[in-house]
Amino acid sequence: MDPRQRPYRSVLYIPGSRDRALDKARTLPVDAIIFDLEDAVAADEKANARETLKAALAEGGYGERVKIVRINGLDTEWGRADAEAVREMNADAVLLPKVGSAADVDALAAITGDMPIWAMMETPQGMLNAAGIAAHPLMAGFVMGTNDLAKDLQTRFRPDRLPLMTSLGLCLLAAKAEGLIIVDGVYNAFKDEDGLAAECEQGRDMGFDGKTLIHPAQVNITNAAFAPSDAEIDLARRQIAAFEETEAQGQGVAVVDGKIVENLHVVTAREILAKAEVILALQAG
Ligand SMILES: CC(C)(COP(=O)(O)OP(=O)(O)OC[C@H]1O[C@@H](n2cnc3c(N)ncnc32)[C@H](O)[C@@H]1OP(=O)(O)O)[C@@H](O)C(=O)NCCC(=O)NCCSC(=O)C[C@H](O)C(=O)O
Ligand SMILES: [Mg+2]
Repeated sequence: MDPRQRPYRSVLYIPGSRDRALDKARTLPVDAIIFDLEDAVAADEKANARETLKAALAEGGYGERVKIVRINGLDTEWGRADAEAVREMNADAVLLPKVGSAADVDALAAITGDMPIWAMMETPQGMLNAAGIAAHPLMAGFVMGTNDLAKDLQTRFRPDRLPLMTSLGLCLLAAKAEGLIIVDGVYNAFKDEDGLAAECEQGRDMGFDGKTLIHPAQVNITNAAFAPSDAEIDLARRQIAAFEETEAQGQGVAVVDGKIVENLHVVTAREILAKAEVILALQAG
């Protein structure tokens, strides 16, 4: 599948040390998995987690799900060994936490070679250097680390996420300018379905490709929020049809539901239909 066409609606973190969760993920309808060696793994479990994860990935069974391994930072005692191990794992990409600048990405690439790299965007320095990080030739995607960000910015939690808006916006601009995938941060209250749905809706409106998750109970809500809705698909079809008809008459602007439709709207409409088709194909297995 063309990597740009692939959906990233739901991106589930799995602690690399948890056998049951590693197994369960093989059956969950997620688009991508972040196999975590960093924050979800206790310090005295780090070395075991690396081996457990290596074995799980070698065993396989994750199907079409994108497999991303989050290593510990290269400034920690585990980072270098993680990065060397990832090279040998059956993974699609490596995720570097707390990226501050493009130089951090260079340091990882010196170990992992040409493996695609994703960046955790979760520090004030990372926000200020987002454009340079996004432009790195091996950079494939951004993951918002809203917990670390809130910690460093000393913000309070608000349902409208106003204190994080500048950071989210900077990362979205940088990612979109370079054509990267960008997924939103986690929603910590994993039993609060309404809160999750509202945050998904906000992230989708802002232009995120999907959201990172911490628990299987969050998957269906997120998949639904980041997939084109039936109403969006219907509108896209009508916009394309109306525009083609208008074009055939030598005009450049159609009107659908009282709103103008120009060539640029048709581009979006086609993207919506293409995304819906890819999701259907994935669901069909
Ligand atoms: C939050 C949890 C600790 C809850 O775990 P648990 O009490 O086991 O939940 P349940 O009993 O409800 O689990 C039901 C079954 O689901 C499986 N499970 C649970 N979580 C996952 C998962 N993430 N992936 C796959 N499967 C999962 C359980 O094994 C049960 O299965 P079974 O027994 O077969 O029925 C736990 O959910 C958890 O550890 N979640 C991940 C936490 C995590 O990864 N944190 C780090 C990432 S978030 C982060 O770092 C953000 C970022 O850096 C930032 O700064 O913001
Ligand atoms: Mg973090």
